Amino acid sequence: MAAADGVVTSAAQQAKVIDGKAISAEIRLELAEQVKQLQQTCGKVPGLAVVLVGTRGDSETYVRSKRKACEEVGIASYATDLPEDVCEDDLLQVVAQYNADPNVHGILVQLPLPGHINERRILDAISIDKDVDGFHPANIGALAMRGRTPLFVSCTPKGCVELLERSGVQISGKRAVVIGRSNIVGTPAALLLQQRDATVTVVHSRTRDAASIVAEADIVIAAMGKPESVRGSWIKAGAAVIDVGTNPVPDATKKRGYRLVGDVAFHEAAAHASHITPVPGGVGPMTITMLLSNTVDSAKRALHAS
Ligand SMILES: NC(=O)C1=CN([C@@H]2O[C@H](COP(=O)(O)OP(=O)(O)OC[C@H]3O[C@@H](n4cnc5c(N)ncnc54)[C@H](OP(=O)(O)O)[C@@H]3O)[C@@H](O)[C@H]2O)C=CC1
Ligand SMILES: Nc1nc(=O)c2c([nH]1)NC[C@@H]1CN(c3ccc(C(=O)N[C@@H](CCC(=O)O)C(=O)O)cc3)C=[N+]21
Ligand SMILES: [Mg+2]
Repeated sequence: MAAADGVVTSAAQQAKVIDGKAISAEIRLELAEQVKQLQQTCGKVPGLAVVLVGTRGDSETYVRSKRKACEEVGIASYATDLPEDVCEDDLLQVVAQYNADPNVHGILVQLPLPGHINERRILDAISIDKDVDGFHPANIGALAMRGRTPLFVSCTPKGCVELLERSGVQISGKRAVVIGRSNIVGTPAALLLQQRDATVTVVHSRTRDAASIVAEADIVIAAMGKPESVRGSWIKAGAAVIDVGTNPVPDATKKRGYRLVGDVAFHEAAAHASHITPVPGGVGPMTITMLLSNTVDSAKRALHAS
C-alpha cells in the first residue's frame, strides 16, 4: 500500500480468505445426515478401507486424520497397516480382499508407496467402483472425455472446485492456470476445471516464464510442491488463488519441529487476489471431506443397487 510519502510500505490484504475448515465442517454435517439416512433405510453404513504401508510420519498423520474423519460422520473404517518391506503380491492380496468385501465401499492406499512396489500396479488393482481416490485410469480417463461421467473424481481437485463454488467464484468462461501436472492433483484439477467450462493452461517444471502465464489467470491452482514460490507479482488483481501445496519447513518453535507452508507466498498474493486459501486450513481438510463424500456416494450406489 502506498504510504503518504508514496513509498510502498506493505501490501494491504484485500483477499477474502477461504476457510476450508469451516466449509469442510458444513459438508461433514450434511454427510453425517446422509449416513444416518442410509442406516435407517438399509441398515448399513458406508465403509472405507485405508491401507498404510510403512511408517512415514506424514503418511501416518494423514491416515490417522482420515480414519478419525470417518468416525466423525459415521463411516466404518477398516485399517490395514503393512510393514515397509511388504511384497507387491501381499499388498495386491489386501486390495483383492477389500475389492470383494461388500461392507467396504471405498479403498484408499496411502501414497507414496515404498520404492520396491509398483504404485501403478497397485492403484490399477482397486475396483473402479471402490476407487474413492479417483486414481484409476478408467476414472481419470472418463474425466478427460466429453459425455462421460467418472464414478469418482479425485478428492483434492474436487475439493478445490468445491471451495471455489461455495465461495461464489464463477468458473465457467474463466481463465484458469494449474501449476503442476501430477496424476493425483494437477492433471485431474485441470480436467475438472475444463469440465466446468474454464479455459485451462497447465504449467510444469519445463514451462518457460511461468510468472507471465499465471499473471493471466482468473483462477490459479498451485500444486507444485515448492514452498512459497508463487509470488504476489504473479497474481492478477482479483484472481482466486487455491493453494494445494503442503510443504513442511523446519521450525524449532513448533512441537513437531516444522510448520506447513503452501506453494504460494500467502501475504504477497493476498494483496492482489480476490480469494485465497490458507495453508493449513484450506485445501487439506477439503481433500479429506471429499474422500468421505466419495465413500458415501459409493455406498449409496452399492446399497441402492442391491
Ligand atoms: N492439500 C492436499 O490435500 C494435498 C496436497 N498435496 C501437496 O501438493 C503439492 C503437489 O503434490 P503432487 O502433485 O503430489 O506433487 P508432484 O511432485 O507429484 O508434482 C509436482 C508437479 O509440479 C511441477 N513442478 C515442479 N516444480 C515446478 C516449478 N518450479 N514450476 C512449475 N511446476 C513445477 C512438476 O512438474 P513436472 O511434471 O515437469 O515434474 C509436477 O508436475 C505438494 O506440496 C503436496 O504435498 C498433494 C496432495 C493433496
Ligand atoms: N492415496 C492417497 N490419497 C490422497 O489423497 C493422498 C495420498 N495418498 N498421499 C498424500 C496426499 C496428501 N494428502 C493430504 C490430505 C490432507 C491434508 C490435510 O488435511 N492438511 C491439513 C494440515 C495437516 C497437518 O497439520 O499436518 C491442512 O492443510 O489444513 C494434507 C494432504 C492426501 N494425499
Ligand atoms: Mg506425485
